[in-house]
Amino acid sequence: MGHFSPASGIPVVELGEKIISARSGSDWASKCDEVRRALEEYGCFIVESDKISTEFGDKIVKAYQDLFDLPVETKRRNSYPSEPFLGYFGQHPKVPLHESVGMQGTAFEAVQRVADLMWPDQGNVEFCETIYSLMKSMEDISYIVCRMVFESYNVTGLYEACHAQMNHATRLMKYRVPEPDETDLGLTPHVDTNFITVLYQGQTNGLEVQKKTGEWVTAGLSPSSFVFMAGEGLMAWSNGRISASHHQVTMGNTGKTRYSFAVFTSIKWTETPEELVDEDHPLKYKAYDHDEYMRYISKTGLEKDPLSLKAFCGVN
Ligand SMILES: O=C(O)CCC(=O)C(=O)O
Ligand SMILES: [Fe+2]
Repeated sequence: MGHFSPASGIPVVELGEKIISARSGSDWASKCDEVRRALEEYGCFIVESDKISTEFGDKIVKAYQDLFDLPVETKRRNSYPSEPFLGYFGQHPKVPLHESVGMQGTAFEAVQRVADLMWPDQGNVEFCETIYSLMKSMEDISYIVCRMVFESYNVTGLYEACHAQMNHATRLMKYRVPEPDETDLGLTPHVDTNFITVLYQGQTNGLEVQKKTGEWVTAGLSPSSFVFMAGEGLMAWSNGRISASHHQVTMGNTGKTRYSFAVFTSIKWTETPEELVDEDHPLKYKAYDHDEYMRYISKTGLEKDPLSLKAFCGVN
């Protein structure tokens, strides 16, 4: 494995343009293995990116300020009645510091839709361009990472069919600084229900992941890095070789507002490849429909239990 984040011990995988565009050869194959091993051992890893310049980072902060400085009633216009996990979320007594705006898909229209709702008269071209550009970089790298996982498990032939049923939800999140007598918990511990999540956390740390030992560590990202986290979908698909990352957000005493952006990639029909099932690895999860699973867990509310998937489709 390459190097580790000094703050957390989480693996850092370099995925520069050169390696990404090669997509073959021994360097590529060993990168694919590095990604897979990081996911198997930690459920997550950090990618140093050359996509986020300081100037672009500043534009992202400006876009977030434009959005979150709007009155709550305006932000509430962003709603998806049939999708409880999208839309606007905020002022929840359990996570009072957290506020977020979710979107469906990664098309320019998804960002445009939010901008039209928030700024119906004058629009906000800068907001649209900045968020779309961030979203696209993260979507592209998600596809590459998923492909690498398939290659490393020697099931490359299954990737295209899987890619065809991938879709994405995205979320802009803001965490305010806690008052002196308030909790510093930004987001309660949970696992993501989708296949894989890529997260950008800008300039303020706060993401914590749980290691296999049970210890919680701060992801400790630099402002130009992303973190990939395995969701329950990848856990089921890999037949439990990879565990979904258990994570939370704490605001600590940085004294700074935190802005993060997540791309949640899901696969509609999740089925463990037969190549990953054998006598030593009996099937752990039956094939399932992601939307059905979402309906199932929406009953459990905010607290996403790491054992929900087992209850839903686990093989006893
Ligand atoms: O804001 C973050 O860093 C984490 C967000 C997260 O875990 C989620 O939305 O599922
Ligand atoms: Fe999460």
